[in-house]
Amino acid sequence: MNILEEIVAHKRREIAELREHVPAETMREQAGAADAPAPDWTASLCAEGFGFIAEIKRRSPSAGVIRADFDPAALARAYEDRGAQAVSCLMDYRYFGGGEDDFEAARKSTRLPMLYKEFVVEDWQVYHARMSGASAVLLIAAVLEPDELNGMAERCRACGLEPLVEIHSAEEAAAAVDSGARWIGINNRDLRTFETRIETTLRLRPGLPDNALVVSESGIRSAQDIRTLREADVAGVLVGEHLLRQPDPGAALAALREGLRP
Ligand SMILES: O=P(O)(O)OC[C@@H](O)[C@@H](O)c1c[nH]c2ccccc12
Repeated sequence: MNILEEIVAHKRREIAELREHVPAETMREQAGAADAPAPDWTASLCAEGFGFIAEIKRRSPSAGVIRADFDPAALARAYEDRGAQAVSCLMDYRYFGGGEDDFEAARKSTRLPMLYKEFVVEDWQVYHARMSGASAVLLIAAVLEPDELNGMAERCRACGLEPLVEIHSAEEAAAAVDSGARWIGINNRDLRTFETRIETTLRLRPGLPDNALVVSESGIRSAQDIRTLREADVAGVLVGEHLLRQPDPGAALAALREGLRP
């Protein structure tokens, strides 16, 4: 079993247990009754022509503990102050040290739209994302069969959430396009082996529709990477580890943004 399969197996058990306490139907009703819509994901990310999604991630299976001194509220604030257009927060505790407490702390301290960064396998999680105040939900193509992916993307849109469909191969790219998602994330990290190469974005971008809003995800660490990716016609980037490893993650974000200067 590779790490992705292991995480997904764990996630199925975890959600089955949560569902025992609060059924998906109840979650759906509560999500439907959730008040004010969340901040507009697309408007924020497209406002300046290139969007930075800055991530809140305590640890990961590939890197171990990334940041010991970890304050999700302070991180979200620093990201907003230093020019991010959205914030991503890990929801998985077992493998990433994240969860709803982190999401809520971040949610309360920023006005930026937030990405519910999770291994989504059930509708329950989509409703939970809506109730948590997320604007967008990650859907990983490698985790969902094509018809599951289509249904999940539809459920997201029905509750006012933007699906961001993550791909890592040409085959998954086709499934992402078929799902009707306008936001497509190209993960530079192979979740099966952890190998991370920005060339993955350069290779897969041309196979996606011109009007797709593409995010390059993972392994981005320099202003030069930003220059390279912008020239490859992506709408934005998702950056975690590089920011979180610096003493001052906000300053590290500002330094990456230098890559947008002519
Ligand atoms: O920390 P990095 O290398 O900058 O990567 C961020 C983000 O792309 C990564 O956390 C990620 C991308 N897709 C995922 C799916 C699940 C968990 C995590 C991820």
